[in-house]
Amino acid sequence: MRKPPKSKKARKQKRESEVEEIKVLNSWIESQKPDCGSNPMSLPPLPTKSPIGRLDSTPTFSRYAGTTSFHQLPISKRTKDALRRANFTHMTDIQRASLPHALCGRDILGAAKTGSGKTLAFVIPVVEKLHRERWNPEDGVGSIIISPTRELAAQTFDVLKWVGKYHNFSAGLLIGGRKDVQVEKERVNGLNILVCTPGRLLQHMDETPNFDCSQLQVLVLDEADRILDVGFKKTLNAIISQLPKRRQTLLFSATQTKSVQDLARLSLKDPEYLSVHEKSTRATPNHLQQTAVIVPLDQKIDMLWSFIKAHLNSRILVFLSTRKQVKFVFEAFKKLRPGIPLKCLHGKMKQEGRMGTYSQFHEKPSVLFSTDVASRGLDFNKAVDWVVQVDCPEDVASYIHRVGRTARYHSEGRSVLFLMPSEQKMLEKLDAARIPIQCIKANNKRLQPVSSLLSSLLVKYPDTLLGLAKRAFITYLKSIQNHKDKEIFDVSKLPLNEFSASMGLPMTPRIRSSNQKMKSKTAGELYPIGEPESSDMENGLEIPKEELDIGDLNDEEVDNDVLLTNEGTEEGTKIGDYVPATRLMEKRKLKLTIKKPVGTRTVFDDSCNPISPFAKMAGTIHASDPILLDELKDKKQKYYDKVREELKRSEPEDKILDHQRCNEKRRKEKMKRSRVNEGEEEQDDLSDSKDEYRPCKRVKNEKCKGKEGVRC
Ligand SMILES: Nc1ncnc2c1ncn2[C@@H]1O[C@H](COP(=O)(O)OP(=O)(O)OP(=O)(O)O)[C@@H](O)[C@H]1O
Repeated sequence: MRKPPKSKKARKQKRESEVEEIKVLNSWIESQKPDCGSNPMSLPPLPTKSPIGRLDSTPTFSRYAGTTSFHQLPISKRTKDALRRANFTHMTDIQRASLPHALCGRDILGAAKTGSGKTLAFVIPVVEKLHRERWNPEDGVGSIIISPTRELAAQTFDVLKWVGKYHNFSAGLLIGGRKDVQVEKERVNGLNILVCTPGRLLQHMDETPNFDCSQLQVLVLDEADRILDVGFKKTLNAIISQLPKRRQTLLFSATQTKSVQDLARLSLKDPEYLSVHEKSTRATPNHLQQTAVIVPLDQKIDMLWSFIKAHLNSRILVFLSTRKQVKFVFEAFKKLRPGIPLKCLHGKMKQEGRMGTYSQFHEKPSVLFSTDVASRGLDFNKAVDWVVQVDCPEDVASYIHRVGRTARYHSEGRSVLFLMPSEQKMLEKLDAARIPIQCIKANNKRLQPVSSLLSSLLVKYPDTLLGLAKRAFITYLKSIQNHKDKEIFDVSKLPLNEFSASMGLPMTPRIRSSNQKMKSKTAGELYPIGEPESSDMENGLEIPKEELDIGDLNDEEVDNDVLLTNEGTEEGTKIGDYVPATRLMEKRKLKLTIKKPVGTRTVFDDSCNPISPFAKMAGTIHASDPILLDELKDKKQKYYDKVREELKRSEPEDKILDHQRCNEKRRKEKMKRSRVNEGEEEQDDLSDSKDEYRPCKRVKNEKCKGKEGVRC
């Protein structure tokens, strides 16, 4: 943040000029209000109707719609200086369309292609709003920017630091995976702008004493369609319920939601729907060259290897659908040494590792294997040359975001999509969504097979690579089975034996699924099926997958955006949970934990100690207050019913565990008894001895080594 000018007089002058500037800005905002009648700058009156307002009408523009440079915008000098310093002089389409509206305080649904500068389109209004309101660090949280992934939140925070360079606000990055949550709790109340992931924000709302968002001015949802989808539903609802209704809300994404229900949840007020590239002939960046290659499943690894070998001087981002696949391909290829640095990124990595990989990737030619955790928003300094999708994305939106990691802003980029013959319908969907993609056949002559090399690797590393390969195989099948679009993703059409052989596996893992579609012919290990695990816990909270990161739900789970939603699995579609039996038991045990419901606020006493819910009730209710006492009884009753329900559900497992525990206890007691008897016999034998210390009879005992006078 900027240092104050040295002289007192200069400081005073500066303050006065700023006050004047704010007055001008505020009067401009006033003049932009719809009820300002004959003012030529005013927008037409907004119809009062549904929560989504003028969603489908043509966007309206103020007089600033024609401006192209940031300098012409009615924004503070501090922001202009910061933008100039960061070399941002001219606005992109989405910035030109949305900034005049956003600066007026309107709610916005902004849609524009990937890499078109949506971040600045919401960061500038956030900073400007607080500047105009003369927000101070003591005023608390004024703006919240929510991003679906930690890396994206960190990237947005960097942009905020640039734009807010000369302002005096305090801002904080609140993301999961950081150990310093206690430090965060101490500081969060002094922050004006929060850039966060949904899970961490809710954690602070629930657990941080006196965390207060009641003065919130602007709420931003970056990648809004992702944050509004089922995976984050509970968390987002809990967050929204704790925010004031009177606020400005900005939603941005390359694939914007128009769902009325979604928007109603956010209580938007007559939002402007600004989709700047809706009429464009293509939905993806103009400088992006897109290709699809038809590759049978069992040739995908060979094809990927051959591709990497042919592009040793490029930065290649490779998408695979599950964490285990990412790990397997990364570990196996690393051992095969292709001649280019390899990295991997997935949700189960430690936070430092994730951030390190993310920031190192663009430094030199390298290959980054990733799950969909890297598919949205990440800029990689415009350095990605190729995006390779080894596994077909689950829908068109996912495709757009993945390929959008290259060809950002004005830079060029190329993408390749590997499609199995059974997935060719995807091409029609892409075509219908205005995505120009050229489909070519693979040139098998240039293919460099690696299956035999992989086989020998699996023999050489049976403890690591072999297990990983099996898991990769299984989680891939599971991901295919979980996809909703059964027209494209049909697990029964997959050549399982050939696929398993291509990974170097000695035999195809035998799989049993609930609909019995995935039976492989060769007998191998049998992976039993369990019910899908629906959620995982972090600090007692249900965290949406991307926040803990995708796949934190279940160790074996697919690291895929949509598959791991808490509520995303259709009822009746039983999904095989291919976990070995022993692990299944461990997971079942976890289910016994009684969850703290999402968004349950912890209450603190005067010294900031958490108070248990019953203690709180007992403290606030007087015996003379029969109605409240009834309420209390009701609440207690409900709580006990819930616990009973939970216990009932876990009864069979409990019985087995109990049985095992009893057996173990009995065995230990028996051993103890026999040892005591043995000791007594010895005591009897030795009771005649006159020495205080006696030579040990058990010469083999390590402690005494049979020495005289040493107690055994
Ligand atoms: N006005 C501008 N002038 C020059 N460069 C810009 C401008 N606005 C944004 N950029 C650059 O364009 C790149 C993409 O911007 P940004 O990450 O905001 O895109 P996006 O639309 O949010 O993409 P995605 O949909 O993938 O999240 C960034 O490197 C950013 O620095």
